[in-house]
Amino acid sequence: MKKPIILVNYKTYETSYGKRGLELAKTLERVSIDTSTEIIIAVPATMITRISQEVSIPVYAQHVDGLPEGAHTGAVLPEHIKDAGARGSLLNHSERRVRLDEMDDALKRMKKLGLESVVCVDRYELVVPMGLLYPTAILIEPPELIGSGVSVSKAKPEVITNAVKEIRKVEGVYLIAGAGISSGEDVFISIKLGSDGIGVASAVMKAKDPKKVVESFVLEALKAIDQK
Ligand SMILES: O=C[C@H](O)COP(=O)(O)O
Repeated sequence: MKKPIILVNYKTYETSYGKRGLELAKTLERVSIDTSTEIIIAVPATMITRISQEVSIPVYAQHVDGLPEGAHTGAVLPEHIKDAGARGSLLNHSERRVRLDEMDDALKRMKKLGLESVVCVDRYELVVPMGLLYPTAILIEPPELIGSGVSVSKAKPEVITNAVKEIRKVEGVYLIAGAGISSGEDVFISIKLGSDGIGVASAVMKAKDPKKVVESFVLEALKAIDQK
């Protein structure tokens, strides 16, 4: 992972799959190349292979199960996403919670497979406990702001500042902030407050011009990093 971290979670929006999902990935790859910044995309499991074969930016799954290989119908295992071409996965997103034991099992297998991991938490008090499982990054998102267009940066900046204080207790784990991020200013504030990057979904997945949106995010992120 390279700073600033711009993580776009496709979720299951109508632009998350098929030709539109692939075209969006190519657009985000273009922005990544033009601005020399890394943009990570978390895509539906069925799109991992199709997209990872077409773009050079990191493609993540949105979830993995920490279950063993065997009789677990419908599970998505770390081995599956690795084989599909994923670089990593989100874990424990507020829309897809994971039991702590399964998260620990998943993370251990992901590390063995060389997969990156972004563990989601909904409060700063969990940054250290989850950080001590040593994922690649922690993504903090107040669930009540997700999809609202009201950003954590503006509505709850203390969530970011408290999480930044906490992540400093866990060496080598990045902190990403998300929920309601919808403008370059939201990105600038988040990174100025100390996050290593942002997580975003609706502002990009529902945008008429996602290229313009993400370009503004990247430019503000780079400006914030320069001013740190
Ligand atoms: O993973 C992304 C978060 O759930 C934020 O979603 P949002 O940007 O639509 O608020």
